[in-house]
Amino acid sequence: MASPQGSRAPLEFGGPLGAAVLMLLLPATMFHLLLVARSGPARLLGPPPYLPGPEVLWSPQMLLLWFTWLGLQAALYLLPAGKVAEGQELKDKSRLRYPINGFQALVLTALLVGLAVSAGLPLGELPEMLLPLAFAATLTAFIFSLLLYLKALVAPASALAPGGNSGNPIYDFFLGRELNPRIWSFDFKYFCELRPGLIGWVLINLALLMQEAELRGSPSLAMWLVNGFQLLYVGDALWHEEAVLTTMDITHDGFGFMLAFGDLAWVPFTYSLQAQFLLHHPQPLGLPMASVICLINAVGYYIFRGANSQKSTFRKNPSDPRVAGLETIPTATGRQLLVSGWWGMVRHPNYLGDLIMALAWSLPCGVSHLLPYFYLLYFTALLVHREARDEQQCLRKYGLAWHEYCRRVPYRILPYVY
Ligand SMILES: NC(=O)C1=CN([C@@H]2O[C@H](COP(=O)(O)OP(=O)(O)OC[C@H]3O[C@@H](n4cnc5c(N)ncnc54)[C@H](OP(=O)(O)O)[C@@H]3O)[C@@H](O)[C@H]2O)C=CC1
Ligand SMILES: CC(C)CCC[C@@H](C)[C@H]1CC=C2C3=C(CC[C@@]21C)[C@@]1(C)CC[C@H](O)C[C@@H]1CC3
Repeated sequence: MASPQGSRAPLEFGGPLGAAVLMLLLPATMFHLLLVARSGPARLLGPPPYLPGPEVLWSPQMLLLWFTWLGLQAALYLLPAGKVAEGQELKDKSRLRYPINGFQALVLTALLVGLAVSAGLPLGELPEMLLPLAFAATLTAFIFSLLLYLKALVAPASALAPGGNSGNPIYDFFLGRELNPRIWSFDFKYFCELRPGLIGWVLINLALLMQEAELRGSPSLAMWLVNGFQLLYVGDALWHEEAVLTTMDITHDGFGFMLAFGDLAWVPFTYSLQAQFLLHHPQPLGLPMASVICLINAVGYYIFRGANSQKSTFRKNPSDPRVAGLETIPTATGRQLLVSGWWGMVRHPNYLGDLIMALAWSLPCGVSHLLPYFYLLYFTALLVHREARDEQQCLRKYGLAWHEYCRRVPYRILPYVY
């Protein structure tokens, strides 16, 4: 099968074998984390307390609940609220249009959940349903990826992603063949990237907080911090929803199992790990330590938001007074690269800020267990790998100018270290 570019893109993620291993390892890790978070010893590297049978994982009611959630988020996505933005230029020179109403979806979901809880919805019982819900999400991701793979068979070559079209079915199923699979104007990848998983994550966190309040009279300070920090992160992502249109997930990667599972299952059920841990392993946290942790999160957020906003302001309008004074390197494409400000400090200042926040999300869980630090470890690996992938793409795009940028800004994520 010919690659859409005429030549085959280099294989990533360890090729077909790596893809096959990841397809088994990722769901297994997610279920392992869900099981150990509620176990007494909560050992990240120990065996799970038990192996759940089909009667624990499979529940038609939970499948129905999961589809209701997806349906609600799809309905909110389709609401004609907010503006419509154009994506990056595609190979055929066209641009797709995307609704920018993610923040409205978050607020409306909060209102609906608030109403439902005041009408008696037992949200605090959600933590007991995480295993069958995660199973429903995983099953959905597998079936959905299969349908996307089949859909790509009839898609025109111009609709295919640069990677994910190697001709190996396992690899292509994992990476995803079609760049922007859509039915009419409904864009599946864009919808999944920001809505059901991210909003689901903060809803699970809230349910864990409510159950802690039921169990112990009130939520702990540690639980408040984890909920607050992660709500800020999700709210920020949805407030700046348009920025996702320039990420490699939207502009470069196809929509296959990696993103379908990542968006629908991995994000809500593993990113809520710290709150899951805290429900079953309450941690004492005094005000002085809580203040230090808040400061760490604030520093991380300041760097993350500062770097992301500086780049997007510059990309939208380089003569904007907020960025006009920054030093730049011209490239053969006509675009420029920032070489001072946040992007002159390291080549991925936004990753640095994100990692500092990840540390702040784990610290409220104390230092007695490694488990709540799983996100920090996984995220470091994800961002180091993502940085290397982005580097390759920038090298292809900008050639010599990128070499010059790397010479001027030698560190990738952490100044003087990496
Ligand atoms: N929580 C999570 O699980 C995840 C969070 N994230 C976060 O999402 C955000 C987006 O990340 P990501 O999509 O990886 O990429 P980035 O936002 O870092 O974008 C990389 C792109 O920025 C442009 N760029 C790079 N250097 C410069 C420069 N010096 N001047 C101007 N433009 C430059 C290039 O594109 P071009 O030149 O074409 O504009 C490059 O391809 C980050 O904050 C990241 O931390 C990401 C992944 C997972
Ligand atoms: C588990 C797999 C190996 C990889 C799955 C990756 C996905 C979980 C992530 C890929 C890129 C993501 C982005 C975000 C969430 C995680 C995924 C979907 C954000 C939406 C998080 C909030 C930021 O402000 C923007 C991010 C864009 C990329």
